[in-house]
Amino acid sequence: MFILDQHSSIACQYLAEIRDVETQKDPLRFRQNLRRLGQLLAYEISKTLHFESREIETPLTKSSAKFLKDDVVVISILRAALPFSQGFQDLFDRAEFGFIGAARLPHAANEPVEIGLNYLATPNLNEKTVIVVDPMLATGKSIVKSIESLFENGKPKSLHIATTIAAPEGVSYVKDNLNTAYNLWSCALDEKLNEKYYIVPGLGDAGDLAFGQKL
Ligand SMILES: O=P(O)(O)OC[C@H]1O[C@H](OP(=O)(O)OP(=O)(O)O)[C@H](O)[C@@H]1O
Ligand SMILES: O=c1cc[nH]c(=O)[nH]1
Ligand SMILES: [Mg+2]
Repeated sequence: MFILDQHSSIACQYLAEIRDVETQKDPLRFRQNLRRLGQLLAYEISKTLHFESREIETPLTKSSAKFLKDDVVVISILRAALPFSQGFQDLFDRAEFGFIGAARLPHAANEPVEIGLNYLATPNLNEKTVIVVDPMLATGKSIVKSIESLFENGKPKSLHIATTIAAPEGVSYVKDNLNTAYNLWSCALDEKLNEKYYIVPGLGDAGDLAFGQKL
């Protein structure tokens, strides 16, 4: 598992701002910080991808230059993923994109979380480099159920899971329940889940903070 916030960098400040209740009052900054964290994580993931050399012509001479060889598909888990995945769209500007609607169904504290899937739009995933993006990895159930549903649409060459904040419980759940090889990337690894399965210290509800409370 790769964690972005292990060394001091500007990522620390973006993370601090999305967590802080005062800064959270500015939803534009909240979305912008998620987008910037998405850009930084996309850059880290790009270092593991494959590149090929091609000849280009500068105004001065012919030269050899490297281009991304892998066919990247970025999958966003609606709705909270949208600002974070914008950062992936910024960097992987020639990628294909897919979307899954997944939401935790209403549940009482300490009762198990169930996930409802209600929308799926994806390109063919066969032999693609698939990056599944969701800012919060809490119980891990949304990501596992989404990926199981996605993989009915093809067998990717490789799978990356990218989150902003992960809980140890979610990391373990993915490890125990996802029946395929993957790389997990997160901006931060937090302490635990609370009785409502929110990440602590976390940031609260990412979807509500970005877009307003759901009915
Ligand atoms: O790891 P889990 O326990 O499954 O929780 C994480 C999920 O919860 C949030 O979505 P939410 O259900 O709040 O929907 P939203 O994006 O519409 O806010 C978040 O964006 C993840 O998809
Ligand atoms: O802490 C959490 C857990 C799930 N979804 C969120 O938005 N935040
Ligand atoms: Mg939400």
